[in-house]
Amino acid sequence: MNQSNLTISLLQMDIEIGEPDRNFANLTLMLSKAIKADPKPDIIIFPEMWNTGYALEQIQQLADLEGERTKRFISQFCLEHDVNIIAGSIAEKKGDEVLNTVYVFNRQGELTADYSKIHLFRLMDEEKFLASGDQIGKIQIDEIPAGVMICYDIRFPELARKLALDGAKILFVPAEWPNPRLHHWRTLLMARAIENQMFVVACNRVGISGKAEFFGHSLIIDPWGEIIAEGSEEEEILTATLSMSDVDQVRARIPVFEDRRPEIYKL
Ligand SMILES: O=C(O)CCC(=O)C(=O)O
Repeated sequence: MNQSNLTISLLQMDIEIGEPDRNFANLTLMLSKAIKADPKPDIIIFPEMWNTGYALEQIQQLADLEGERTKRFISQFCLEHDVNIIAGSIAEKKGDEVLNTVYVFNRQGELTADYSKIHLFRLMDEEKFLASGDQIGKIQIDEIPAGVMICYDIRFPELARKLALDGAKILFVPAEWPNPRLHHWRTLLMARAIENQMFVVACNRVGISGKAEFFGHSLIIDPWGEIIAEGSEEEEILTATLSMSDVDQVRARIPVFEDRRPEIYKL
């Protein structure tokens, strides 16, 4: 493990609405391909709600109970293949509620963090069927401080800034971001990278679900705001290696964090 370089693979997958078994099968196939890449990934990330898609009317029945199925499967895979996984997000049933939750597993197959989407997206009726999280997604991957936000969360710069102030050098974003807002997707992700001088790794899905079309265009953006890799509009695995020293170099070049004046704007 070389902590100055991190290789990341994004599974830009199609998701079948309301079909967890088929989605698990597809994910298993994509994972088995991703792990064979050269260089081998240090981290693999999936899109948002990859187990059920937005089957919100049936989400109480379909959601993974306490995430047990997902946790068992991902933990075993991480341990077997010595890899970290940011397990997309899934529909997770907890008591009477369903949350949109990301699990983070380390190379030993241990669950090191979870994060449930804070900002529910009303255009897709999320708030009618899902409960929101109330903790920020502060994580560590191979001892590198990082953060997680889910899809609509990227419209809230305060959340990304809080994660950056808490030390995050990479922001991971699982998403199901549909047409026609490609322009918002790319611009918001680039802005989060530039303003916080951190890597942004955003994994979107592809395919059609009801009236929604998902365009892929998963992105890996460096702390200067340059796109290192961008997905097509088809199912694919996108891989890139991040040079972690880029974060310190950009922060030294334009010292945004030293020049902030929070006492004036109180954010
Ligand atoms: O903010 C957007 O335009 C898309 C958000 C979204 O699709 C989601 O959060 O699931």
